[in-house]
Order: sequence, then C-alpha cells, then structure tokens
Amino acid sequence: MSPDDGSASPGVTATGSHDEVLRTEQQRGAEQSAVWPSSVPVPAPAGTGTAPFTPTGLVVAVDGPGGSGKSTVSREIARRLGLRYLDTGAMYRAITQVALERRIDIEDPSAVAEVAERTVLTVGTDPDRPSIAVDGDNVDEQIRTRAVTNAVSAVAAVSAVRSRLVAQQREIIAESLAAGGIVVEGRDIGSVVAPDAPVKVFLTASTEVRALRRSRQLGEKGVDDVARTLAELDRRDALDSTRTADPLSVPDGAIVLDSSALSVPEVVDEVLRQSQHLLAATP
Ligand SMILES: Nc1ncnc2c1ncn2[C@@H]1O[C@H](COP(=O)(O)OP(=O)(O)O)[C@@H](O)[C@H]1O
Ligand SMILES: Nc1ccn([C@@H]2O[C@H](COP(=O)(O)OP(=O)(O)O)[C@@H](O)[C@H]2O)c(=O)n1
Repeated sequence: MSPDDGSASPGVTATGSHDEVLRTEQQRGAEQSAVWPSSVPVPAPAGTGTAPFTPTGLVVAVDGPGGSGKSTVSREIARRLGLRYLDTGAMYRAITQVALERRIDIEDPSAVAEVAERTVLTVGTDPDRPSIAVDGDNVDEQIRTRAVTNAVSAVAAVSAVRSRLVAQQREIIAESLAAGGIVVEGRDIGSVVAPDAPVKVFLTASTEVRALRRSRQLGEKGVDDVARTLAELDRRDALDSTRTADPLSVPDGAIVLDSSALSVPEVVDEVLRQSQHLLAATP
C-alpha cells in the first residue's frame, strides 16, 4: 500500500493526510496519554466483543551519523513496505533555523528552549515528498544550509528541546500506526524515541566515505571542500556522541550495517534480509 493512496488495511483507518500538525502546549498536554507505545491495548471497537484491541503497525527505527545513508535508505524502505517516513533531524534543523534567523544565542539553552516552545512544526511524512514547515511556512531548503548544519548539534543538546521534539515524534508515530506504520530516522530513535520498535537499524560508514557523499550531495568539487566537510562532520559526530542528553549510540538489538562499500539498493536489501523474521512477526 502506498502511504499516500488513501486506502486502508483491513481493520485500520487511513488518516487521509500525511501532515501532522505539531500541536500547541495545551493540546499536547491533553494528548500525552495518546496511544503510545504501540503495544498499549485500547478498547475494542463496538460489536467486536470485549477482547482488547491492539493497534497494528510497524515502526522501523534507523539511527546513525551524518552521511551514513539514513535518509536515502529509510525513504526507500518506507516506499517498499508502504510505510510513512519521519526525518527527525529535519525537526532539530527547523528549530535551529528559527533560532539563527532570530539571532538567538544558540549556546544559551534557555533561549533555545524558548524557541522550541513557541515554534509550531508541521511535518509531512510521505517518503516521496517529506517536508517541514515552521509556523505554516515551508523551510525544506532553509534547514539544509551550512550555517544550520554547523549549529544544529548545540540546539539538539538542549534537553528541553529534545523532550519537546521527542513527544511530538511519538505522536506522529502513534498516528501513523493506523496507516500501517512508519520508518523513523535520527540519532536516538531506537534508544529513546521508539525503544520498542520491532526493527532497529544502525547505519554507519567511514568518515571519509560519509564526507565524500555529503560533499557530492552539496555539489562540492574541490579537495578543500571535501576536507572542510569532513572536519565539520567529525565535529558534529563528536558533539552528537558525547552530549549528556540522548547521545548517538547503537541501540540494543539493532542491525548494524557499515555501508562504506555498499550501494543504496545493497543496503536496503541487506536491511530487509536481516529483518525478514522481525517483519514477518509484526502484525
Ligand atoms: N550506500 C550508499 N552509497 C553511495 N551513496 C550513498 C549511499 N547511501 C547514501 N548515499 C548518498 O550519500 C548522501 C548522504 O546520504 P543521506 O541519506 O542524506 O545520509 P544521512 O541521512 O545519514 O545524513 C546522499 O547524496 C545519498 O544519495
Ligand atoms: N533524532 C535526532 C535527529 C537529529 N539530531 C540532531 O540533528 C542534527 C541533524 O540531523 P540530520 O539527520 O538532519 O543530519 P544529517 O545526518 O542528515 O546531516 C544531528 O547532527 C543531531 O545533532 C538529534 O540530535 N537527534
């Protein structure tokens, strides 16, 4: 099933839209007890007896450092399995972009936390057209600038920002289960956001390969550009792996895959091969 085709699996309801409006504080507070984790039983639908009904749906958690191929591989897995796709890095980038635009000191945790608190993110979870908007304005391009990339780790280290975004990510995941499930990528998905995900993947690749990929992606050509990109990637890896709040780590039970010498289809095939038994066991 395509995540966008409006059809529904038997016994579940399609939501019709991939846009998940991340709600105001009041609304979120009222929804903290939403269906999460996915194994929480909810009442049986009328006419089906008294047995508790457990919502079906698959969550695939993909973590790894920059340039390891998370986005590319996650989107392809989502397409192949008919799931939605959530880029959690885009959410941290969007908060960073707002902070930079408002000239907030990104080394001031309470100022950064306030930005996250006042910003409404709208996230599109179609793997063919992922998108993100800030207070209604699309920022897909603005969040990919070098300035945002180099500032995002400081913003993502603020625990108030993380708890806010993690809560929003869990809402999106919970809502996606009714439409079959979701592939979620980031740094703390298998360890913090969705530790009960049936399938967890940790993608990696050598720093050199990741820098080359990122450089090529940015359209850079010179040796100096690659060296600069490598240094920036190294710095971000170090910040993301050593911060106190939810650092990048290999989650328990993850399939660990080094993609340095593998093509994208090879990585996707290998992930699906190694998770076949887990996928088969998921309702
Ligand atoms: N296995 C691979 N082989 C070659 N290029 C890849 C591979 N995986 C990803 N890429 C390319 O590397 C770049 C970075 O990949 P991306 O999926 O954005 O990584 P991440 O989300 O982990 O930062 C993209 O241009 C992508 O097409
Ligand atoms: N779940 C996540 C996702 C991203 N992040 C932060 O957001 C930054 C950008 O994430 P990203 O996935 O867009 O980065 P790339 O690996 O694509 O360059 C990371 O460097 C982390 O600092 C995080 O802390 N937790």
